[in-house]
Amino acid sequence: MSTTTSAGTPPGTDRADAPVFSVDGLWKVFGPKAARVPADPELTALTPAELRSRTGCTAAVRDVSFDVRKGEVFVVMGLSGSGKSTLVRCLTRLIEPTAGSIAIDGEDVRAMDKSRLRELRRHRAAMVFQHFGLLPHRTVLDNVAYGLEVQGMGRAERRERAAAVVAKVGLEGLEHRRPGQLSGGQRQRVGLARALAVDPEVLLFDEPFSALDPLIRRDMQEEVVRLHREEGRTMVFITHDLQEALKLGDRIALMRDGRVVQLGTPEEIVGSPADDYVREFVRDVPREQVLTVRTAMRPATSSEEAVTGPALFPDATVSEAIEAVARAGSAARVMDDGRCLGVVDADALLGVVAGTVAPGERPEGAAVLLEEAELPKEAV
Ligand SMILES: Nc1ncnc2c1ncn2[C@@H]1O[C@H](COP(=O)(O)OP(=O)(O)OP(=O)(O)O)[C@@H](O)[C@H]1O
Repeated sequence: MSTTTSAGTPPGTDRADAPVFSVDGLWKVFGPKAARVPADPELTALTPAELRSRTGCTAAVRDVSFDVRKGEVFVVMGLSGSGKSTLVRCLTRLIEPTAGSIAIDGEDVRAMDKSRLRELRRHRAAMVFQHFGLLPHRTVLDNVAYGLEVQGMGRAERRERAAAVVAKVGLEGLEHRRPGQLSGGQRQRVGLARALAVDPEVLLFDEPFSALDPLIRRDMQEEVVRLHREEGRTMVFITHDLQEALKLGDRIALMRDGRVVQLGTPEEIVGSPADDYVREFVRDVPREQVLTVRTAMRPATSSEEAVTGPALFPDATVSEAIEAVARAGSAARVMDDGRCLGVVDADALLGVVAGTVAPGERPEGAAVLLEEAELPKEAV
């Protein structure tokens, strides 16, 4: 769900690319004398069950490192108990980490005092919870304005700001209802509006939609996609639902037993699973809906191929390409800014669907074709 361009300078080369959150070697261990666990290689080598029986400790987060980039939707995904909530709660120290470092915009979160932490949670990284945490006796408008009230904003100004956010999340007309008079989906929108009202740099979502029925859940996912497209706000989103992760995430951290087993784009996770666990996890995902034509393209083999056939963007899915190739009855060109990056044909597309071509791997024969052919400049 990218609203940022993937092209351009590599991460870290200018301020705009500086990470919002930077996490390095993070551990959270629950249990007696937890701090000795990350420091002891003998203990860190144990399986979760062995660690529990030897020490009575649970390592909910084990040596996790990642950056959350400005403007991205960073999804933390994994089965129940894999450590998602603990990890995300550590970001704002709702749970105290046991070891490792966390920075927000370069500032050390573990060194923050109480008032700095309060400011972090209220202004910079607001959380949207699964159980909305709404105040039952307050109206929608006053629930949304609550965070602003806590910040000390005057009544007229906060009500005006709250009304604008209520409209933004599609609750116009319901401002004066109380939470008990709303559906689950509407209540979740109030929770979202309340987090948005304080205009945080990052929104943290803790499985916000898992209690909603499937249709309302889809609506809310669309709402997040829309909000992100409009505002480009950085989001960290926890889910145990793979479809939700693939739909929302620019990048996904897949967790198992407290570790991040793979961190990558949906395309990388589905197209190049890091191990058997991830492969099994993504086995039933329709590859053609996630993988893009970059995976399937080969260099054009003639000047004619580079200038004829339907044109596709590099981010077009394999599924869209199949449709274009079937309609045209010929290979399609992958075009970027007027330049032909390559060509996709029916064989290569089928190879991707069948899983015989992995992302980044050229379809068989393409290298030979590249050397043998006389290529027009714009085709390579
Ligand atoms: N306060 C606690 N004390 C002891 N163990 C805990 C505590 N909180 C979490 N755990 C354990 O840490 C591990 C990770 O839990 P966590 O809630 O982070 O997982 P999760 O992936 O968010 O799961 P779910 O999707 O079910 O919420 C689990 O084994 C859990 O039992």
